[in-house]
Amino acid sequence: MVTMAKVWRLSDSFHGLPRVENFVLTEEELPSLSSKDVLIGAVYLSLDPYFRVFSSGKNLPGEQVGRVLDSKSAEYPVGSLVCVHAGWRSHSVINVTKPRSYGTKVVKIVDVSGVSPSLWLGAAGMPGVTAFMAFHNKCHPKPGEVIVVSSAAGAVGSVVGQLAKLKGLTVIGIAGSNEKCQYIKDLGFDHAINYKMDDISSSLDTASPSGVDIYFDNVGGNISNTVNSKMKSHGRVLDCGSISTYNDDSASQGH
Ligand SMILES: NC(=O)C1=CN([C@@H]2O[C@H](COP(=O)(O)OP(=O)(O)OC[C@H]3O[C@@H](n4cnc5c(N)ncnc54)[C@H](OP(=O)(O)O)[C@@H]3O)[C@@H](O)[C@H]2O)C=CC1
Ligand SMILES: CCCCCC(=O)/C=C/[C@H]1[C@H](O)CC(=O)[C@@H]1CCCCCCC(=O)O
Repeated sequence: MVTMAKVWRLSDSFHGLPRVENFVLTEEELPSLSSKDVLIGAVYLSLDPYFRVFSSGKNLPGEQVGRVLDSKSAEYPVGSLVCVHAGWRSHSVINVTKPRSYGTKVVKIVDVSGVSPSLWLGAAGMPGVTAFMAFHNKCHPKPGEVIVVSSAAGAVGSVVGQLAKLKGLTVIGIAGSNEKCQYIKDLGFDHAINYKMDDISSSLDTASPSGVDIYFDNVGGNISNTVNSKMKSHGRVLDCGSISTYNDDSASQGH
């Protein structure tokens, strides 16, 4: 039986902010399975900040959580849940032995009752691992220190703030709406600054008059210029990303 995949592609006029007309839904006939191939049906697609810069040609990149629908690999029987860099597509035929983008492979994930498998694209997946490794291995956090996290309600920032609370730090989050500020307060952040409404500099001075020990920077740009000016000596700035710049045409290689 022939399987048709729905595949989202980019049109070739992509400048500045993404627009709906930049995305085109196409169909593709998939090959039949060879040895070590699996047919994966997408369950959840990820949408990540790096897409705007890393989209290669007309294909959308990205991880998906999928279900094995047909299999020529004993390791990945029908019904297995997997996480894989397959891009934005409904179905994929993938050889489980071959490395994919950045050397990644198909990863079998655990189907935990009561937990959405979408977590493997968030807190339990790449963004959560980024938060954990960068915070613990690169920021040298100590209990009692003050950390500022930008894009604090996002996949990475929300985990960083919670890890910092567990480690005994005072956590200041910066986010773009009152709803997001309430969300991070509900997660346990000590202070929340709405960068679209509040004066960041004076809000930081109020939350931490003696300055900032660690800045976990997800955004770059003006927000980071302000936070950087508040760093204590021997403070640490972790440059995780700079999402405020990704839609600049000069930064983007997307099409
Ligand atoms: N180094 C690494 O290995 C990794 C780096 N990253 C980087 O971490 C950062 C966060 O990623 P992730 O948590 O997955 O992102 P999410 O998609 O979960 O969150 C992104 C948020 O960034 C905020 N944002 C967007 N534009 C701006 C802007 N101009 N100024 C300030 N904030 C903005 C928005 O929240 P709001 O409404 O609050 O503005 C948006 O919802 C990105 O820079 C990403 O590239 C991510 C994974 C791995
Ligand atoms: C635009 C620069 C972004 C830099 C920060 C960032 O978001 C990095 C994310 C990577 C993380 O370290 C591990 C990943 O999986 C992210 C990038 C993967 C890019 C390649 C994907 C290409 C594909 O799927 O074809």
